[in-house]
This record gives sequence, structure tokens and C-alpha cells, in this order.
Amino acid sequence: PSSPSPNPQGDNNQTPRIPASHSPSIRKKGVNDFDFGKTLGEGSYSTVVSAIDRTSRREYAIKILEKKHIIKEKKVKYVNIEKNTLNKMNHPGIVRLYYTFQDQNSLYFVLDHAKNGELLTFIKKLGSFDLICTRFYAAQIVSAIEYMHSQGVIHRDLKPENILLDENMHIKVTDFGTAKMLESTEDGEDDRANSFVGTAEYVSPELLKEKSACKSSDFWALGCIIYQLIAGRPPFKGSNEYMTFQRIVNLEYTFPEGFPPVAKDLVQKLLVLNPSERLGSGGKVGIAKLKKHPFFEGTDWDNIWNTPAPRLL
Ligand SMILES: O=C(O)[C@@H]1CCC(=O)N(CCc2ccc(Cl)cc2)[C@H]1c1ccccc1Cl
Repeated sequence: PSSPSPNPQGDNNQTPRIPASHSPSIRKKGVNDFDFGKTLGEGSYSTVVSAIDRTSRREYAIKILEKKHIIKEKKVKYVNIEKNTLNKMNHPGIVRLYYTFQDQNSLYFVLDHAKNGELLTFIKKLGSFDLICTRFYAAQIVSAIEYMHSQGVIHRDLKPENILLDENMHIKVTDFGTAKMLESTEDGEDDRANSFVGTAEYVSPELLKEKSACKSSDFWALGCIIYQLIAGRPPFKGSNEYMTFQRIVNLEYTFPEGFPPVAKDLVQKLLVLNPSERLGSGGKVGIAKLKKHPFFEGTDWDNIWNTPAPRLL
């Protein structure tokens, strides 16, 4: 098209739109733009494969979902939720969605490749984290939760399997297929998100009792994760899901010998049955109070994403 004549108002809606197919830089990506490598993980509805962009040579993790399976399992809604929530996220502690595309049989999500895998692997390998490491990772999780909630998103299924580690051993929260986008993002106007139950050991009592989660449900999961980093196992674990749920709603858990008192105090303030009394709840004010807890003493909240991760011993 001829170059547009300068428009006195300066608005550019007069500029003729160049069809994407004519401009190489914004062409829609497709399967043939990548060399696929090894499988990184298999979910019940997706497979994640490492892949290299043939042009940029950049490495990605591509999440592939089979359309037939998604439709059969009635999970189309979750696919759209994952795409829409991930598209809204732009934070160092949250896995980034670069492109999406599809072909006849599958949907493709091109994501960050977090090279060091799941936080759960390190908990299993080391047995437990010392206080310095626990504080670093807990602070990064709080920072990621604070950002998600500021965007009106509740994750609803936070757990060590969904907290990945990048090459610098910094976290990348993933798996937003079960997230909930709240209408209102103002402080304190927490809507209740309905249906869907997370992973048994980390599910909040309000989700079990009222079938609805709120932002505070992510702080319950944080309490379970901090407990697990130190104790090497989650606080609520029954011999089956029903027994686990019973322990959660009855707040049946104990601290092992030697559990550091400052961490115990924080966990006791997060694992509170009433969501509005949980430390961290109540919007920005609530999160500020959480960040001030003695457990986080010495945390430089403005620099945790460019502070080297402590060596996991
Ligand atoms: O929302 C979008 O960006 C597009 C819009 C056009 C489109 O057809 N899709 C795929 C819709 C879809 C969702 C689930 C199944 Cl099982 C099949 C098709 C969407 C899509 C494409 C690629 C990857 C994910 C999605 Cl949701």
C-alpha cells in the first residue's frame, strides 16, 4: 500500500493496515517454526515439550492440548481461562505465554522453559529447606500472589508441582487452567469463585465447605507450602482424599519437633479456617501485613527478583 500521507491530527487509524501475511515480523507462529525436543511433562489434558524457535534459536516449553480429548472431557472452558489469564500476566515470577496457535488436532501454548523444573523435586531431593531458603522462596511466592491478585486473578491450585524454577533458581508459577478471574480487582471486594476443587493437600477449607474460593484461598496454600518446605511434607495428608479433607476442615495438623518458632507463628496465621482472618487477606493492606511478619525479616521485597537465589543445601 502507498505510504500514508501524514495526518494533521496525528491519529494513526488512517494508516492502512498491512496484512500480517505481508509483514514477516508479526506472522502468526505455527508448528513449523519450531524444532521439538524432549517431553518435559505429561498432564491429564496436556503434554509439555521443549522446543527451539528455528529463527531466533530461543528455547521454549510448548504445552500441547489435543482438541478431541479436551472436548470429550468438557475442559474447553479451562483452556480459554488458561489462555486469557496467562495473556494478562506480565511478572518475573509467573510463566510467560509468548504465542498460541493451533492445527487440525491440537492447541499450542508457547511458554517459558523453566529449566530447573518443579519446586517439588527439590523438596523431595533435599528433604527440607533451611530457614534462609524457605524465606527466599516464600517471599517470591508472596510477590507472585500479590501480582496475580492485583490483576484480579486467583490461582486456586498453588502447590510445589506448579511452582517451577528457572535457570537462576527463581520461581515461575504455572498452570493457570484452574485460575479464576474475578470481575472486581479493587481491594477488599473479593468475589467468590465457584466450582472446581484444587489438589487435596492444598485445598482451602472454604472451597471444601462453601464450594467457593477467594483470594485468601491462595494464602491458605502458601501456608501449606511453607510448612512443607520446612517439614518436608504437607501439613494435611490423610490416607485418602476424604481423610485429607476431614483434617483440613477440622484444622488437624501438628508441627514436627524443631520447626522454627518464627515459621510456626507464620504458618499458624495462614492456616486459619476463616478466610477473612487469614494473614494476607484484605487486599493491599492484608498483603502488607503479611510482608511485615517477622518470618520475612531481612527480605528486600523490591529486589527479590534480582537477588541471587540462596544455594539449596
Ligand atoms: O482464544 C484464542 O486465541 C483462539 C481463538 C480462535 C480459536 O479457535 N481458538 C481455539 C478454540 C478452541 C478451544 C478449545 C478446543 Cl478443544 C478447540 C478450539 C483459540 C485458541 C487458539 C490457540 C490456542 C488456544 C486457544 Cl483458546
